Amino acid sequence: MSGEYPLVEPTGSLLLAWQVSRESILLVGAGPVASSRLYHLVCAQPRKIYVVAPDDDNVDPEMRYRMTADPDAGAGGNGGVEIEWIKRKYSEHDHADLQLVLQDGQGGGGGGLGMVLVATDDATLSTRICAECRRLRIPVNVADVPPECDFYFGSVLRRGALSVMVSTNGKGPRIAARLRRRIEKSIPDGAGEAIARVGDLRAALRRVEPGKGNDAIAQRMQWMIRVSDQWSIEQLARMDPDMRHRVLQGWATDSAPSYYDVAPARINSLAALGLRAGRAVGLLGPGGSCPVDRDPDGNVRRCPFVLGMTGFVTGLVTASVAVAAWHRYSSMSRR
Ligand SMILES: C[C@@]1(CC(=O)O)c2cc3[nH]c(cc4nc(cc5[nH]c(cc(n2)[C@H]1CCC(=O)O)[C@@](C)(CC(=O)O)[C@@H]5CCC(=O)O)C(CC(=O)O)=C4CCC(=O)O)c(CCC(=O)O)c3CC(=O)O
Ligand SMILES: NC(=O)C1=CN([C@@H]2O[C@H](COP(=O)(O)OP(=O)(O)OC[C@H]3O[C@@H](n4cnc5c(N)ncnc54)[C@H](O)[C@@H]3O)[C@@H](O)[C@H]2O)C=CC1
Repeated sequence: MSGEYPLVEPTGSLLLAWQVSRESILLVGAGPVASSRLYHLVCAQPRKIYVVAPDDDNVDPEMRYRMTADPDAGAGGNGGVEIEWIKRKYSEHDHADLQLVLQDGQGGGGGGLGMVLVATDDATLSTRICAECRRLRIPVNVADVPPECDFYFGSVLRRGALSVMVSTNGKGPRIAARLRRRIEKSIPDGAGEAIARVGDLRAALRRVEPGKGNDAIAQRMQWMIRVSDQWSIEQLARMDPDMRHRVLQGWATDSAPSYYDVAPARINSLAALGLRAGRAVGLLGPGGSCPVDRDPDGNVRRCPFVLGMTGFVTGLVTASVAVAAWHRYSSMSRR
């Protein structure tokens, strides 16, 4: 019985996608490590980022660029996130910077100070900031000091709204980066675009059926599952507003249109040509359906040839063993 359920991996970490849009974040330091932290922060789009670090030669060039970028610089700069650079050393005696961010975060409907990240080369300072954060119950990460981390960073890859984080739970950060690069290669082109298009479809569906009751939610979910499972990642990436409109028409008739039901006529005629050619060379079954059952991403779900061959080979082996045993038995009984 217990074998049916996943084994417990006692990793000690809970991987979540923390929503920071209402929170302010304090980052101390401006070297290469702080710079990498800042990049992940602007991607996360918090309410505001405060950076405390002296304006000197130790400031990482990418970090300086993001901190001084025009708010309209868009994705290339600060991603539209407000960054306030407090150009001095962190005041470790009164924690004035922490207090400032705390007070600012509480006003204006903000969710307060969400987290503190420390990336300096001063271990004593880090320990003091960590102690103060824990007293104030603010989650803190001190780069490279696991006992002073309430959460760890991981190796992250991003493709649009898709983020994948590899965590080794503090055991091997460089291996995490290597595995992340491998995973990166296995992600299909257009995955980010496909996710964006699914997001558009789900938002449009909610406009057609805005119900908040359990029945409406269950219906929306069932329909979305049926549609999502029919489209490959590449096909989803190509769902333009016109195709989306036609997919949504399936909602009214409780049908789940496939890519070929809604794709422009040109693509459909190419698909029909492909089907005819496939049938002509005998690759496809009479109805045009391939005898090998694949999911929309091309993974084989069921292959009659393989099943048939496996059965044939198993039968052959069993028969040979039986014949050999019979021969042995009969030659022994003759002796
Ligand atoms: C616990 C954690 C806390 C945290 O910092 O959040 C932590 C801790 C420590 N890192 C150390 C060293 C190195 N860290 C890196 C790189 C990264 N470290 C990252 C995260 C984390 N590092 C968290 C756990 C992550 C996990 O669970 O997998 C990554 C993934 C994310 C990021 O930081 O953004 C980023 C790769 C990003 C990318 O490239 O994609 C390299 C490699 C390099 O620089 O090329 C080295 C040198 C090689 C080596 O030592 O292995 C040391 C030893 C210091 C010493 O020896 O004194 C400690 C302390 C200790 O282990 O005790
Ligand atoms: N987790 C990770 O990925 C890694 C973490 N690290 C660790 O991260 C820390 C930072 O590394 P780097 O960026 O390479 O360091 P760095 O020495 O290049 O930069 C340190 C920064 O902290 C600032 N700073 C120093 N004292 C300060 C104070 N009192 N107040 C405000 N800012 C102050 C400096 O002005 C500088 O901008 C180090 O402890 C390092 O061991 C290093 C490599 C990888």
